[in-house]
Amino acid sequence: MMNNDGGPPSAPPAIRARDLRVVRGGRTVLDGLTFDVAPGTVTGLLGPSGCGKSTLMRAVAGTQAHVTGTLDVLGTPAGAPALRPRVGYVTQAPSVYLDLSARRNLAYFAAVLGTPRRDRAEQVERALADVDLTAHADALAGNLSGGQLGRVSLAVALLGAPDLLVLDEPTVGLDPVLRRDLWDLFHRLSAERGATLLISSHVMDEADRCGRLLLLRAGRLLADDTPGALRALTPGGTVEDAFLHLVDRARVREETSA
Ligand SMILES: Nc1ncnc2c1ncn2[C@@H]1O[C@H](COP(=O)(O)OP(=O)(O)OP(=O)(O)O)[C@@H](O)[C@H]1O
Repeated sequence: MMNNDGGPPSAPPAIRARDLRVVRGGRTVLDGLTFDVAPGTVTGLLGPSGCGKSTLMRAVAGTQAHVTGTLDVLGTPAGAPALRPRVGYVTQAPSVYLDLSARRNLAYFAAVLGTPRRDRAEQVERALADVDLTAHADALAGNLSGGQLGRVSLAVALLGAPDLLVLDEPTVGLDPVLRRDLWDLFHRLSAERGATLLISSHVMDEADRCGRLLLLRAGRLLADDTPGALRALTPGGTVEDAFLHLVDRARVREETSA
């Protein structure tokens, strides 16, 4: 693939969705999504509770059933076994063993991921340092705070230095300092390691921390743009105002086509 300026080949999208649909319990919860996520970017997936953010993330991570249309991840159909070590996925519920320390959890998951034994300790220590948990590495996970537990899950996803990180509301319930530190980490992962991050949130005030935004409402994509372009849509100049404006516009369209 050549750039328009005839430069070097451009990288394929990290995520490529075309007419993506998901049916859950007989209901269409994602309804014909088409978008690309460029490699090495930090993309926010924003929308109200129940709009389909987690479902889209599950589809990208390859754990969602009844997905139709096209969904390619790192150039391969989502869910392909070859993607397993290349995609880190953190769900809203921390999925670590509460009766093991953070360090032992990481060592266990590194083994499950197939990390060669000689590389495991180094990867575990790096992941602990990335999420700033080295000081609590030997405490039982069950004795950690909710925010610390969330960071252990994030550290598990960072093992093996994945190319794509899919993070479902990673900053929910965290204090402002921790939230800022995590966003700094997300940007470091993208800038220094070239990772692509897809991060969901239902709070619009995190929008400006993303390079690009996907706004979702009731299973449909309302916008795929930069925070700046969205803020320019309304006099209020916030992403929240833009979201409300786009919701109203979509409603008018739905009513006139009904
Ligand atoms: N098994 C199911 N059967 C029917 N509907 C379902 C099922 N699971 C989820 N849904 C519906 O799918 C929609 C999307 O759910 P999803 O969890 O993806 O939303 P979300 O945007 O991540 O919400 P939140 O921000 O609250 O986590 C919701 O309306 C939900 O009620």
